[in-house]
Amino acid sequence: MMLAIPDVLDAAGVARVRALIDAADWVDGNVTSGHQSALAKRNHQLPQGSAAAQEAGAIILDALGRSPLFVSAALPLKVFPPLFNRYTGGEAFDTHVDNAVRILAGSDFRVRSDLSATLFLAEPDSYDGGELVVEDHYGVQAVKLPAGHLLLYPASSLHRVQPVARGVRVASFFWVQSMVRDNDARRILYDLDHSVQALAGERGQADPAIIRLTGVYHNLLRRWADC
Ligand SMILES: O=C(O)CCC(=O)C(=O)O
Ligand SMILES: [Fe+2]
Repeated sequence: MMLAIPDVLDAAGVARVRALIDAADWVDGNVTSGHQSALAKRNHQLPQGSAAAQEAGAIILDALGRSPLFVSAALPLKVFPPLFNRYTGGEAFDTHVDNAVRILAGSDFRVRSDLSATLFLAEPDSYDGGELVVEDHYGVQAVKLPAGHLLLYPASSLHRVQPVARGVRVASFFWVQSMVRDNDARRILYDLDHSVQALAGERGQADPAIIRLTGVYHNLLRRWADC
């Protein structure tokens, strides 16, 4: 499932993150690449574990936890500490697939990448190009979102970032291991949750049918979740 989640960070949150990361030292993006994607990647990143990345990453993790849409769509079990990238002067990231398992250097923390995420941190009109192009079963989609918005997409999909011809594209990116590994099952739960919440808005949470449907949601989650 591919989903744009608006306003994960508000304008003040984007400004706080940008102030932290803009002042830090950036390095060649290939520090975190697998063998195949190293050939495809031309960008810059904050070093993983740098003070700026950790501080800005904590702001993002906190915001994700407060986003009902993110929680409902991703059903997160583990989130890889957010990384930060920047593309300018024609830099791009050609078609690649993300590594299935990400291991945090110097620790035993590992995340199976069920979902990939990009949190846009620059306004779309401040740069040309830089679309995130994702290929899934339903075709190819090119996405460029306002600062503070997040794109969640299956980590199994082929994707690329178009060359940035003007300005600077700044983003945070990370991977999510979901409690529900199967994309289709996760999609069913998301649709059900969404529909039940909409109905509950009309009928109230105490409506007997809403209570039973909420039970159905949790019983499916109990069936499918690995925690
Ligand atoms: O910059 C992005 O939006 C995506 C980055 C990416 O695909 C990656 O680092 O694997
Ligand atoms: Fe990627």
